[in-house]
Amino acid sequence: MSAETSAPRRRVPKRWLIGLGVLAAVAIPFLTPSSYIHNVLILTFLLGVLGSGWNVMSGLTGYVSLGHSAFIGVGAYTAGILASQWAVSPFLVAPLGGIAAALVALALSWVTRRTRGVAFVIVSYAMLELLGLIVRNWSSLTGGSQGLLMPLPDWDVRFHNWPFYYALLALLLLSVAMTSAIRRSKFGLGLVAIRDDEDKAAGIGVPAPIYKSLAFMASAVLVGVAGAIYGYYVSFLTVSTMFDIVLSLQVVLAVLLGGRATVWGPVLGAFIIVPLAEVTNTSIGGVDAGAFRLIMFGGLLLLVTLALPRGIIASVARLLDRRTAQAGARLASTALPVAPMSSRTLAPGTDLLRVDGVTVQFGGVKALDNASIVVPAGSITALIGPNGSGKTTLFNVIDGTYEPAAGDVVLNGKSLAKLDRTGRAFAGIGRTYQLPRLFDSLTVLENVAAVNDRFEPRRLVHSAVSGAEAARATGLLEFVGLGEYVDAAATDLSYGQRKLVELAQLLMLDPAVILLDEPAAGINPTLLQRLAELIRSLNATGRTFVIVEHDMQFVLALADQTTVLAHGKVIASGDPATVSTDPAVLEAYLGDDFVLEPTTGPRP
Ligand SMILES: Nc1ncnc2c1ncn2[C@@H]1O[C@H](COP(=O)(O)OP(=O)(O)OP(=O)(O)O)[C@@H](O)[C@H]1O
Repeated sequence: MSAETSAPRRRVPKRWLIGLGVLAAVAIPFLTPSSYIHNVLILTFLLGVLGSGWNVMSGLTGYVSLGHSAFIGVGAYTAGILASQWAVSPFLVAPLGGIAAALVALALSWVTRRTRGVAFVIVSYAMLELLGLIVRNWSSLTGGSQGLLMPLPDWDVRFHNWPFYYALLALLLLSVAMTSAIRRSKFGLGLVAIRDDEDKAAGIGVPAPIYKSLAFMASAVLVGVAGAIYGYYVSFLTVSTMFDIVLSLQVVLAVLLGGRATVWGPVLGAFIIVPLAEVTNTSIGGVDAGAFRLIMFGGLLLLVTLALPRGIIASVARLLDRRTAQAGARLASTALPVAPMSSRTLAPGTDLLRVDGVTVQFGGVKALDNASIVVPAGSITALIGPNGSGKTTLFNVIDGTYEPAAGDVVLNGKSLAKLDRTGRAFAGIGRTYQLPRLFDSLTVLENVAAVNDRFEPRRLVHSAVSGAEAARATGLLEFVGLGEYVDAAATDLSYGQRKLVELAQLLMLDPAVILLDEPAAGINPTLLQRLAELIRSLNATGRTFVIVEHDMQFVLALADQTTVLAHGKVIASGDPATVSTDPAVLEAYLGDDFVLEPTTGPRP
């Protein structure tokens, strides 16, 4: 997300460059009468619009589409059919082509709501084929394999192809403006979070199904309008030209070359790929021309993937980016700032979270076997047990990652059974992971600002990191000792620092219950001490914790109560001192020689 963020000093030449480029594009029809150049530019603008659309779905959101040219076909056929039935100019009905494409994209997002990775690539290609098949077979409406004739242009011949040229240029600028607006918005921040780690994003209040539907529609709407105009331009619609897999592949190459997830990458890529295709079209003839072009584009794709995996724009931006990484810097202050108050605290002692008789089975393994725990409001509960005893599985049941075969999770008197992960995050469940999961394309501040404590549509158009939210995220990072790192890339942090960012994310979410999965694992003694202080000071403001941990001295010194799991069953529950001398617990987990050290830190 930060790849294109440039210092204000560099913005001026960039704006000048863009202004000059736009001016040149507007002036070209007046400067050169060559219709060949106009036609090449029309195709370039079309690929630019298609690339910008693809970039929203595949670059920003991470859902790689191999069927994006289908939206060209949907737009073209919608406009073609409506224009001939209503006897109007295809320009007039072109927006309806955009709406039709957006509706197809909405259907795609619904069909693929549980489909990711390679499976999504295949489904997107299947969509292209399926739509082509429908158009080919619905001949009464589409002309089928005979094709569909568009009305002839009704303007003066002196204007050549200019209306197509300017309409597609305007759409290209609109596409760039839309991508730029999305990238700078809270919505765009959520899309990048989904791309980096969709499950984690769901757990911090990014409702992926809604975001994905909106992103898919945004990625198709202008492509559909461009398809309508392109269809009018070529004047005769056939399935093979309008639902063209080669165009779908070209757009992938163009965006990868220019810069995936950047605003101008698709435009730059289009300005490289279309002229290149034209040059090879005109200079290479004979029966092997097609094979040669295929080898050339395939080779280029390989070269881009190996040499410029980020694409030209992101690679150049990285070279120019003089910000020094802050990796290795020491933790900020040792004095602990005042812990932020929670808005969700309940009267201490009330049963805040209850897990009732939960069973989870993986094949022959019962990861949880009728397990129950009760977590009072304002308490710190230690959840301990041997490796494989079901602790993480219990967290996964509480946060909605796993659906249990039996049992229920009740928060504040209400069952969470019907809520998905995002619903549970909004209801008040927040968790960290054994291996911290951050959004690696985002900065530290963006990682915290990506959190939503509720869903509000108007928030989507807010700036990604701004106002009170940005101030709060910064304050929370200061609270966990990472105030110096707000602009650092998440990838530049150490393992322990990543854990602290996850804690800041949780505080941003402000859940009723904070589930920490092995917070002490792999972190140094100073950080461990700091973590214990953070947990204590947050607990003092009324926050409730459940902590899974193998460092017994650390967790039992913090805990008010302890639950012990073995083979998925709860074998003991009670205060740490009693549980740590329970013979069943000593035998199953702690060992006969275990001695609980007296608490050293001050209890609140
Ligand atoms: N997705 C899964 N598929 C199959 N088996 C699983 C899955 N998740 C957990 N298990 C199994 O369930 C059991 C409990 O695993 P879980 O990760 O909950 O244990 P744990 O107590 O958190 O262990 P550790 O202390 O090592 O983290 C283990 O036997 C594990 O192999």
